[in-house]
Amino acid sequence: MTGLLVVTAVPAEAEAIQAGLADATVAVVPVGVGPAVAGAATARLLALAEAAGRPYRGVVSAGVAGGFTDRVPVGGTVLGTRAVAADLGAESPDGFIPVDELGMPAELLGGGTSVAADADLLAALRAALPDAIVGPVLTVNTVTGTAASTETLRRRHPDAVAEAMEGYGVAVAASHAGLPFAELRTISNPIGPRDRSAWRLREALAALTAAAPVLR
Ligand SMILES: O=C(O)c1cccc(C(=O)CC[C@H]2O[C@@H](n3cnc4c(=O)[nH]cnc43)[C@H](O)[C@@H]2O)c1
Repeated sequence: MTGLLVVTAVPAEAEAIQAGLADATVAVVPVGVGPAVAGAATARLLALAEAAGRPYRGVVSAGVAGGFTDRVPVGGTVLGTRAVAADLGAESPDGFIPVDELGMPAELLGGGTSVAADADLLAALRAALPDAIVGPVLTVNTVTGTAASTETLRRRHPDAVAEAMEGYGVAVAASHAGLPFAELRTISNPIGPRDRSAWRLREALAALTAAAPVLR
C-alpha cells in the first residue's frame, strides 16, 4: 500500500503543496483543469498504481478555489464535505434541472450529482485543520463571473462554501477505484463578477503550503 494521491489542476498548486509536505509517501500530481481531464487522469494514475501492486490509500483533490466570501475569506482554507457537479444537468425556462432529476436510469449516473467526502479522511483533515471552513464544494466547468450567476448558484446551493473545477471528476475516479476521497482548497478569489485583479494567488498558494502537512 502506498500513500495518498493528491491531485491538483496546475503545477504551481502541486509545487505549493510539495513545499509543505511532511510525508514522503504522499504523491502530488498536477492533472489538468476541469472535471473531465482531472477525472480521466486521476483514474489512470489509480489504475496504474493498482496494476503495479502499489495502490494508493486515498485521493485528495487540492488547489485554489473561488470562495463564497460570506462563508470563507480570500486566503482561507476549505475542506469539502462533498463535491457537487453544479452545472451537470439541463437548463429549462423554469431553471436548472440537475442530471439526476432528468429521468435517466440511476445506473448511468454513477454517484449522482455529488460525491461525499470519506468520513474518516475528512475527520482526520478537520482535526488537523481546525480553522478550515467545512462544507460542500461546487465543481463547475465555467468559472462563475457575474453577480446573477453567483446569486443563482447561492440559491441552488445555499450551504456551498467554494467552487473549483476538478473535485467531482476526481471524486468519481476515486469512487470507481473504491478509494476514500476528500477535497482541500484555499481561496484565491471571491466568487462573483470577474475581476482578475482581485485574485490573490500568492496568498492562496502560501495557504496550500501551510495546510500541506495534514496530507499524510
Ligand atoms: O497563474 C498562476 O500562477 C496560477 C497559479 C496557481 C493556480 C492557477 C490557476 O489558474 C488555478 C486554476 C484552478 O483554480 C480553481 N479556481 C480558482 N478560482 C476559481 C473560481 O472562482 N471558480 C472556479 N474554479 C476556480 C479551479 O479548480 C481551476 O482549475 C494559476
